[in-house]
Amino acid sequence: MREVMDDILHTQCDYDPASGESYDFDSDFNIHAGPVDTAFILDHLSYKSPYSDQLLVEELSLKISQGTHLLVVGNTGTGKTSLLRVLNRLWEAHSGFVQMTTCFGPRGTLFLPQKPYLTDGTLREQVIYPLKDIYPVSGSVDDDRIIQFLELAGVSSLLKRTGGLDENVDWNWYDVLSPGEMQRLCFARLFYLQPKYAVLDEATSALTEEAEAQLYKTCKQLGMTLISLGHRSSLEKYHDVQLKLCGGGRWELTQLKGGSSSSSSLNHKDETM
Ligand SMILES: Nc1ncnc2c1ncn2[C@@H]1O[C@H](COP(=O)(O)OP(=O)(O)OP(=O)(O)O)[C@@H](O)[C@H]1O
Repeated sequence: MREVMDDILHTQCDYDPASGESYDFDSDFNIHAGPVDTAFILDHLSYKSPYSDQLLVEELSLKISQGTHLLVVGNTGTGKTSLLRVLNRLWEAHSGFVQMTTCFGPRGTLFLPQKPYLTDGTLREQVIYPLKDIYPVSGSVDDDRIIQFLELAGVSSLLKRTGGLDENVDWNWYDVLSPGEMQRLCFARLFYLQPKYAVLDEATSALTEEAEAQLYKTCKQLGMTLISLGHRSSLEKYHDVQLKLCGGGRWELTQLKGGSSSSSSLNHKDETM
């Protein structure tokens, strides 16, 4: 696992944490040849699960550009999360072209998965994850930022429960936090890391629509371009374009703000095809 992660860092970010060199947080992660404002390019992409012959999506063409927020919807099992697996190369595409032109990580693309990932460390380590090893001296200079982002995410009460940012806790975070608190803590992490692109897979499913509104507002204020997967219609208002996976390989793209699907400049495939 470690070797694979090191390989990814070398090939995608040109950065070796073991080199002793400092990490340039302000550098542009876009070292590949794609356009600077594009994160993902999909061209006639078809994909399926590796254990099935049934295509989930056929011939999908789409570019995900900075500033255009994309919502991916569809019934259970239509392939929303699988699209992410193909985008981040966990699964091979069946055919067509897919390219991720930014790197994973801060200033690149970060994924908030359906099941929140928590470390077994301190509150600070939860928020700065996965930078602990890369940026071991986040220290007191970062305290104000971390506290501000915990507040914005609605989980500043955790400071009291833990006894402070750096107190070791004797509990398992998964056992004591509610699903909503876990999701909020992951947003505090997102606010801290401030990637260019945030991929949110049902990331607000355990929260109220009011809480969802606050978290989306903050993401946008921090300049993130959002790619959300979800079922709730309340999500539509935070996005510009909707990709609906219809099952059986079919899909639809719709402009959400003042446009219709068929007149869109985006590629559109007839549902009946
Ligand atoms: N690791 C896996 N191995 C085999 N099949 C898988 C795997 N992951 C997903 N699938 C199958 O691929 C199909 C698409 O799954 P996916 O998780 O993309 O659905 P989804 O649209 O995200 O659904 P939901 O709304 O429930 O999250 C499903 O039939 C699922 O059972």
